[in-house]
Amino acid sequence: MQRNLLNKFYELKAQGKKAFAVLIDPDKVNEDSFSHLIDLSKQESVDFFFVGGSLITSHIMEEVISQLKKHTDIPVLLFPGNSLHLNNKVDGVLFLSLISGRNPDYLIGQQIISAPILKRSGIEVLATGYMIVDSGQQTTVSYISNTTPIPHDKPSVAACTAMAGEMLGLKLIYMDAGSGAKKTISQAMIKAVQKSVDIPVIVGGGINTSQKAKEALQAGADVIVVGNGIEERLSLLKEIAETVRVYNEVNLLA
Ligand SMILES: CC(C)=CCC/C(C)=C/CC/C(C)=C/CC/C(C)=C/COP(=O)(O)OP(=O)(O)O
Ligand SMILES: O=P(O)(O)OC[C@@H](O)CO
Ligand SMILES: [Mg+2]
Repeated sequence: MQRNLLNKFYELKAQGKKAFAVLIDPDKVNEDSFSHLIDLSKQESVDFFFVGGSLITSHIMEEVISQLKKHTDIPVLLFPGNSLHLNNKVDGVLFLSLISGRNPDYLIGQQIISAPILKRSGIEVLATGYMIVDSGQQTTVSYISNTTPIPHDKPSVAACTAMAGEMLGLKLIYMDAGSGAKKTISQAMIKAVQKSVDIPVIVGGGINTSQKAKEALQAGADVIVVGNGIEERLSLLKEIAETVRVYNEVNLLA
């Protein structure tokens, strides 16, 4: 079983380095500025591309992945909404189990359907405990998955959920307020999760300013994910990359 990408997450964490993942939703790709996004991501040394969506309606997913692979060495991880989104051109798959919910299809059903396909493909599989956190409004992911998110003000529920995921052998925790969330995950909740598990913690949903990125990093996120904000304003990519870089420089000196 391959562990190249998982090792990258673990090595960064061991070195105390925070990472930045750019989420690319194939349905929202602006074809005119996509090559600029690729150039900027290279220039700013983005750590990962996550590609996916709760629903994918466009036909360009394959092309998006090919372009990312052709023009960069940045690892491309599939962030699948369901088993139909599997693609064998990616470097790895976030093999999500939706542990904040109680919908068996997203806890284990989609994974059973995908397992033989992934086994044949040889693509790296990263077992990920996926936790959706309430952001005040229903998000696409909570609607589509038909699950109740963890209440925003219940850090201990999030911490226990993450602990259970780690004890079950999951290798990453992904806390998500949902794409475009108006309210990001609270620092108290990120802290509680980070303190409760040793595995890397990915945080996303609604991070659309440098300040929000910094708050997530300070609270203990190992990787921050930004999608919507960059779709709306490409220059945010540079700003977030700079925030992560500065955070790492200051932290490594301390
Ligand atoms: C193991 C495999 C193959 C699939 C796992 C399937 C599971 C458990 C999915 C979890 C639930 C889910 C629907 C996740 C999708 C998360 C995602 C890629 C979100 C990106 O944002 P969108 O929800 O598309 O937001 P927009 O409304 O902004 O497009
Ligand atoms: O699009 P945004 O709000 O940045 O969220 C990123 C990702 O965590 C969504 O699943
Ligand atoms: Mg989407």
